[in-house]
Amino acid sequence: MEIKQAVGKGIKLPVMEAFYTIQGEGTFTGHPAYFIRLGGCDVGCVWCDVKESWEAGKWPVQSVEEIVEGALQYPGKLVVITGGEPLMYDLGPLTALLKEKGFTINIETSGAHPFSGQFDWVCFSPKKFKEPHPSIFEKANELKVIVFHKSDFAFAEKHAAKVQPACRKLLQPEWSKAERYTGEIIDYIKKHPDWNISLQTHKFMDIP
Ligand SMILES: C[S@@+](CC[C@H](N)C(=O)[O-])C[C@H]1O[C@@H](n2cnc3c(N)ncnc32)[C@H](O)[C@@H]1O
Ligand SMILES: Nc1nc2[nH]cc(C(=O)O)c2c(=O)[nH]1
Ligand code: SF4
Ligand SMILES: [Mg+2]
Repeated sequence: MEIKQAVGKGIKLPVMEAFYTIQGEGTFTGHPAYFIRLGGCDVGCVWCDVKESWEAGKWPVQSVEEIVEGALQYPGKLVVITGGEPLMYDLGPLTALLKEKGFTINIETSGAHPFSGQFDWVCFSPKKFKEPHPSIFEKANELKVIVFHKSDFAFAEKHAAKVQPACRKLLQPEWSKAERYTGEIIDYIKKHPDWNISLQTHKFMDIP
């Protein structure tokens, strides 16, 4: 089968990098996890910390079997699929094989493309730069809004109104604006205790 067709079916995927580290953000902060970073993103966040991921064609295409083989090299049983924007691809085949091998599977997504795959935990981080696809709202277990501007508090509430009641609500300072906004985030959460803070702890630890 031609590579393009295989990628279209999610049997092969462009992989920018894959690494075993500690989940630095969100509800699973502190858990060891194997990260699979798929190449390609069309959302275009001005503050994205992995802009080199955006161009899908730059990255080698691997079969889902090869990708899962990488995950099997480590003792951890948690896999995080990220990118780039992983939902640009059909994640059905990759997640089915990971499940067959006994992994817990989390995803980091902007929700800008139709939902696919089977996940144990969905981190939905909506962006002003591209509207979420409606399929994400019932799937999100965690809403993680990046605070880069004061308008992001209202943006966070707008999306919180659309997710399921049990969805966890997190505010995470944009890395370069953390000094500017962390104090405001703390004040906001103390006044609105249904929100929690998420920090990019891997950057403090200087790990991938
Ligand atoms: C690089 S993105 C990849 C997954 C997906 N495209 C997304 O945006 O959710 C992984 C996580 O990092 C967050 N992120 C990206 N750049 C950031 C930055 N400069 N400061 C804080 N969080 C950032 C995103 O919002 C997302 O939650
Ligand atoms: N340690 C670590 N934790 C993370 N959580 C989400 C990340 C991502 O880029 O998706 C990430 C990452 O790149 N590294
Ligand atoms: S959606 Fe994610 S990968 Fe894409 S530009 Fe935004 S933060 Fe970066
Ligand atoms: Mg990251």
